[in-house]
Amino acid sequence: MQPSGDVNQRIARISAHLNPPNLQMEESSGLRQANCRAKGGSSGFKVAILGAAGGIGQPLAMLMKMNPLVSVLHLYDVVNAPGVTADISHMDTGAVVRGFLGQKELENALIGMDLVIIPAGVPRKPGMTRDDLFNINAGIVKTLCEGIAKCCPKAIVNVISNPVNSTVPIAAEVFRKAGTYDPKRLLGVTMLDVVRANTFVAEVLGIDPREVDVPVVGGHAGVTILPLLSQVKPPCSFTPEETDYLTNRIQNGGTEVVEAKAGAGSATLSMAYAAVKFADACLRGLRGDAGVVECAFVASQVTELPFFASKVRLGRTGIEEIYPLGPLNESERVGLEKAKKELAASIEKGISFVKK
Ligand SMILES: NC(=O)c1ccc[n+]([C@@H]2O[C@H](COP(=O)([O-])OP(=O)(O)OC[C@H]3O[C@@H](n4cnc5c(N)ncnc54)[C@H](O)[C@@H]3O)[C@@H](O)[C@H]2O)c1
Ligand SMILES: O=C(O)C[C@H](O)C(=O)O
Repeated sequence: MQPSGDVNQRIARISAHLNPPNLQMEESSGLRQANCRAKGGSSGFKVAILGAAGGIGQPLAMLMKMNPLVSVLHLYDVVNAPGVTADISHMDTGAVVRGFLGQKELENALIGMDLVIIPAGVPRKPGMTRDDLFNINAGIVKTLCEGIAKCCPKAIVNVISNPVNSTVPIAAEVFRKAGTYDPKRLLGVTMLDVVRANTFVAEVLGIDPREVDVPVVGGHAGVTILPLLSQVKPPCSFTPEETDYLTNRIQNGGTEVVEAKAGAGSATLSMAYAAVKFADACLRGLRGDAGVVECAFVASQVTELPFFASKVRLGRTGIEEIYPLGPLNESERVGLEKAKKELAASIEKGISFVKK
């Protein structure tokens, strides 16, 4: 049966108001606003994902849409943001989802955000180092951070784009230039190293990975990834062979995935999981939860380097405390010296990219 004239008009009116990529309905339409679902509009947090249509961005967007702490989720990308937004917006969870496509919509994507997560940029292919991504990703991160400085300078920023050891210093320098830099609010995401370390250590110990906590310090590339196996919880000890195997596997976890994907990119699903675990910790900190502690690559005085990954306590203002490394054994002390040497160069490269 054909719809009656009235029904046709209603359908036409509804279609006119469903206007991807920004899937909001206008108040004047007489339709109930899509935003009404965001009961948390005042109580939840507003989160933007920049690079939301990518291999990490899509599962990350899905998982953030499932997070009850999120009331508004902005999905920004230079391609395919409308499609991902339409898809994710059908999930019957609380957060309102809005899509933003291309540079001209970056500012709208960022205004009012509490947390901005950045997985934008190219991933590795076999044979590449993370530093080989610098030439493309440095410029992407710089532009996105200029937008953050302008539109949501108080937001917590989680940088995922590689090379993290350089992109975090780039972000810091952009914010410093703009006069908005707050080191407590800028965090490089190294959570995947911790997630991997917990998994691999649990395999060796034959226990549930959820019971394991491995501090991973330093940075996020090769030898700069320094698992502190002497500080694993629950307390345990490893043979020298186990220590070598675990350190190697944790430091090369990213390469293991890049090689297995054989040219189709790097870790995306485990990274989205790790990014959500980390973003959730940031949001719980913002909410005022006590005792939220995770590892991250941050501005730091733990070593003589200006940035270093270590355990940080998250709170209402971002990073509220940075923990010292604690006692290291001999092989960790050697590892630390190697890590610092490479880190120093990567940090300097990021800073001078913005300064030049
Ligand atoms: N920190 C970590 O532990 C970790 C782990 C895995 C991957 N990564 C890094 O994350 C980045 C993304 O990886 P991926 O697998 O999702 O890559 P991908 O190519 O699948 O997705 C990247 C997305 O970024 C978008 N993009 C490119 N330029 C942009 C811009 N100027 N503004 C907004 N979006 C833009 C692309 O359109 C694409 O959708 C890579 O640099 C990768 O090395 C980091
Ligand atoms: O290895 C990569 O290039 C991606 C990421 O940094 C990872 O650790 O998986």
